[in-house]
Amino acid sequence: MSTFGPQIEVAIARVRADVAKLHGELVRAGLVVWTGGNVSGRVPGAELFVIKPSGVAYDELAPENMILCDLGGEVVAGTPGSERASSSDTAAHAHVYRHMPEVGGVVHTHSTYATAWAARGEEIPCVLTAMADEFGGPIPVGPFAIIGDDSIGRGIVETLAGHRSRAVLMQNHGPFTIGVTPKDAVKAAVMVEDVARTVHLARAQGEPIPIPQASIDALYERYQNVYGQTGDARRPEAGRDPASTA
Ligand SMILES: O=C(CO)[C@@H](O)[C@@H](O)COP(=O)(O)O
Repeated sequence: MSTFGPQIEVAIARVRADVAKLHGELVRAGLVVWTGGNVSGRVPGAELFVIKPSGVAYDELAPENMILCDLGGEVVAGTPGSERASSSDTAAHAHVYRHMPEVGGVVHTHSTYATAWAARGEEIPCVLTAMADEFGGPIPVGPFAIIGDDSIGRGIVETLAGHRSRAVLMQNHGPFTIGVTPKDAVKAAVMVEDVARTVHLARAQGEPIPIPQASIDALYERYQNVYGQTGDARRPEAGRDPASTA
């Protein structure tokens, strides 16, 4: 029997499939070891999101064992996958969805270089055009926060609200990224690791050259509005189907 209306059930099924598949991208991009990372996706048109079960191997993840949660972070009882414990970061993801309505996907990893910056509690300075494009400036550091409740979520929201960056380095923990879709948040997770690595290597050889703010602004503006194709999810004129998670 359907718990929700038919349209919402279709949306849930899409998000389950997307979120299960996107964990494979974390592995493919070398962002995770063992089970150390998670992806979630908001269900368009509902106060719900989908996240993975805690500590389950990535190659066992499938749409039917993804876990449906409400925006309070509670597992929706009786839905597929609900017999297992959801990700340790469920409360953090839920907090982001509650407080950032524009966010459709959240990702967390312990990717090596980004986490090394987080361990030092140092923001990544904007010294690459790719950073200006994707993040519009430096990658900020969020507070140290205990895993399990909404402390991490509060740190993410406090740090990213009003910031161009879609990535935050939670101190002593690792990167959390947000996106308009789960795929967009995964892209940010891939990109933050890439720039963390490059800036680390640059600094090992000397002092990187800062990019003037006016150039950062111009690069960011172009990347948001001109780069890629008109239908891309992040392009303002994309006119995205609100039911789409792609
Ligand atoms: O950082 C932590 C826990 O230390 C988690 O984000 C990571 O291990 C992934 O946990 P889950 O398998 O999503 O519960």
